[in-house]
Amino acid sequence: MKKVRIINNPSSGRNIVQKRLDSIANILLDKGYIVGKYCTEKKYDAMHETIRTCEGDWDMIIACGGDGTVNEVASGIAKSDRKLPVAILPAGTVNDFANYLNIPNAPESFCEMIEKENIISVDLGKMNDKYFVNVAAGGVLTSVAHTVPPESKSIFGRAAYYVEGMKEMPRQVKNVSKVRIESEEYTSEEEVSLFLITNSSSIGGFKKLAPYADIEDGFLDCVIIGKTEVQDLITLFIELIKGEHIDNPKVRYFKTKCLSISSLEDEEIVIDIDGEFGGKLPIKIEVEPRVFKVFIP
Ligand SMILES: Nc1ncnc2c1ncn2[C@@H]1O[C@H](COP(=O)(O)OP(=O)(O)OP(=O)(O)O)[C@@H](O)[C@H]1O
Repeated sequence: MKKVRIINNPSSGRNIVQKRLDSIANILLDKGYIVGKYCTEKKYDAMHETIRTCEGDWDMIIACGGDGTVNEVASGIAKSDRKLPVAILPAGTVNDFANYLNIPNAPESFCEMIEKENIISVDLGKMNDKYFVNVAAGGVLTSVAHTVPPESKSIFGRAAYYVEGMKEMPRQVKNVSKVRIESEEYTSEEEVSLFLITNSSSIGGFKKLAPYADIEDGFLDCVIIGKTEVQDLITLFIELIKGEHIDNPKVRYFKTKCLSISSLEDEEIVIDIDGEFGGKLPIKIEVEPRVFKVFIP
């Protein structure tokens, strides 16, 4: 009999997901699985519970939450010797990683996915001492994800990000940061509006932000957007939606296993990882190849 630990962030997403989670637990119990549920109360609970679960006699984890919760569970797995496979039940506002993996929402299909045991081993990014599943980013609008108040997220869902983005755009668009980027593939000192170091291609709801990203290739994809004038931003924005931005002369796109970024001015540059505050420059980013085992349909 397989033992499944559910690690649930009850604050993410809407109530419907909590009902879905109960249905999933009941279906699994009917199928003979042993199911235990843990609910987080605060930051890092999901990570610590994942570490405890890996040390115990559990066989797998269901992570229910948004990208922040998935990040914590993945971090717990990366820090553990016994790397349990994880089924992600998307419950957040954007759910970039679960969308990228095409995880089913319906309880029956979700349980079928678990039974089939189609498990892949995906890369994780590591920024200084923190892990990321999806993205580490700095520059224009990257703070939106962690500055939207939780109340507006639960009322407006994804629209809350757009509202916050539009509010911030006029103020932030003039912000450029002078940085040094260093890697085997690309090194420069330049003014940038935005930089994204990504694992999957889907970021902040943009499905093709890093069009060649592959979570199993042992590389991270870097999108660096140079200083951009206000009048060019709309064009760039449309290109970003279509995934056609990588040919824009302002955009640099490359793959790497390791890079560092530091600020060349006396300026604090905040980094967002997987939609949460992740620290400030300077940063060193590396890939940890194929350490995170996830169920896919
Ligand atoms: N019981 C809880 N109540 C309030 N906040 C919690 C609770 N448990 C965890 N958290 C916080 O929620 C954060 C993660 O939220 P998560 O990203 O999973 O959901 P979300 O913010 O609704 O989704 P998204 O990131 O897609 O918008 C954690 O980093 C932690 O700080």
